[in-house]
Amino acid sequence: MLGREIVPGVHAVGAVDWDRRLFDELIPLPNGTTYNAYLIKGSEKTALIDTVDPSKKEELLRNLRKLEVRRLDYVVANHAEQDHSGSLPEVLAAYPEALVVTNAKCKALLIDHLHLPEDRFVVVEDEETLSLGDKTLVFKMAPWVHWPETMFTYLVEDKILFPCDFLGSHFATSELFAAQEQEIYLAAKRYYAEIMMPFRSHVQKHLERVEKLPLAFIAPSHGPVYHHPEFILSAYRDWSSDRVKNEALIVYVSMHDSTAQMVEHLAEALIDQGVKVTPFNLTFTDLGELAMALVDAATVVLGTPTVLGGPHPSALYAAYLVGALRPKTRLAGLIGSYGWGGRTVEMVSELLKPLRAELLEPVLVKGLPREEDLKKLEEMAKVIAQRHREWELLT
Ligand SMILES: Cc1cc2nc3c(=O)[nH]c(=O)nc-3n(C[C@H](O)[C@H](O)[C@H](O)COP(=O)(O)O)c2cc1C
Repeated sequence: MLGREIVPGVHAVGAVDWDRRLFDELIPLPNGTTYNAYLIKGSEKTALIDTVDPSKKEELLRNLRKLEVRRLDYVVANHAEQDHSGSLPEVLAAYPEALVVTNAKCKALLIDHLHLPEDRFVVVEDEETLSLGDKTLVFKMAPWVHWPETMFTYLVEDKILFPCDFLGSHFATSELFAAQEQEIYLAAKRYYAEIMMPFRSHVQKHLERVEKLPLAFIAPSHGPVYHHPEFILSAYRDWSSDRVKNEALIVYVSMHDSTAQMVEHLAEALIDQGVKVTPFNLTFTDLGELAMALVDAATVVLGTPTVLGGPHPSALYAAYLVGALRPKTRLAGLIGSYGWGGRTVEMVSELLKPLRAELLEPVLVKGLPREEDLKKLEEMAKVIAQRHREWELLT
C-alpha cells in the first residue's frame, strides 16, 4: 500500500497481503488481508501507529522512505501481536531516535516476544495524551479485544480512531476507504466472529466508550478505513448485542450416512416448524463461515457418529471451537449414530459447557435411524421451535 493520505498529515503506510489464505494457522482468509500502519506528521513530531507483519517489513520501510520520513519520534504500539508489532525491530533500527509508546502490559509482552530494549519505551496510561505539535494523540486502554494489553489511539484534531484489531476486517483491497460496503460487512462480521466474539462483554464496553467520541474516521489495523464510522459501529452493536435470531445451525459429520439421514430429517422438521436451518457439513465447512453463523443463531445442534469411543474427531474439534468462540447460542443439541457404545454424550456436553446454553435431550441411535428415532428428532424440532417462540423469535 502506498503512502496514501486520509487527511492532511495522516497517511496509511501499511501493506496488502493479497495471497495470505490462513491466519493463526487456523482461520481461513478468503479475501487475503492487510496490515495497516499509519503515519501522523504533526508540526513538531512524527508518529507511526503500529507496524506490519514481519513478512511485509520492507514494504513499510519503503512507504516511509517514499514519504521522506527522515525522523520518527514515536511508534505507537496498540497491540503486541506480531502481525502489528513484528516489524518493530526493523523500524527501530531504521529510526534510532524513535521511542515505542505503549502501556505497561504491552511493553512487557513486546520485550518477551521481540526482545526489544527497555530504554526504547515510553509507557502511557489510560487517557494520557501525547502532543505532536498541532496534532494530539490520546491513548485509551481497551483490554481483551482481543489480548490483555490492547489499547486504542485517538487523534483529537482529525477525529480519527485507531482501534487496532477492534472493528477490523481481513480484506485485501487497494482502496483506502471501505467503499464496497456489502463485501466489507461480511469480512468484518467474519473477523468479529473469529477474533472478537469470545470477548463480547468487553466489545460492548469498549464500543460504548468509542461511540461517545467525535468520529470522522475509524482506521483499524486490518482492512479498509471506515469513512462512515456508523457503518461498522452499528454492525458491531448488532453482533455484540444479546439478541439472537430464529436460526438453528446443524454442525455435523457422517461417515456412512446414518447421522446425515438424521440431520436431513431434523432440518426438515425444523423448517416445518418455521425455524431457519443451516447445516454445516464439517468435511468441507469453512470454519469462518461457521463462526459467522454462530454470531446470530439461537440454536446449535451437533451431529456426530461415535468413533473410537467418542465423537468423530471433526465433531470434537468443532465442538471445542464452538465452545471457545462463546457465541450467544441459547440452546444446544446433540444427535448421532453409534454401533455399540461410547462416551459421545459426556464428551460433547463437557465441550459445550462454555456456551452456558440449555442442553436438549440428545438423540443417539444405533445404526440407521428407525421410525421411532425420526419421531424423536421431530420432538427435538418442536422443543427448539417452542423455545424460539418463548424468546419471541418466532410467532
Ligand atoms: C473407525 C470407526 C470407529 C468406530 N468406533 C465406534 C465406537 O467406538 N463406538 C461405537 O458405538 N461405534 C463405533 N463405530 C460405529 C459407528 O458409530 C456406526 O457405524 C455409526 O452408525 C456410523 O454413523 P455414520 O453413518 O453417521 O458415519 C465406529 C465406526 C468406525 C468407522
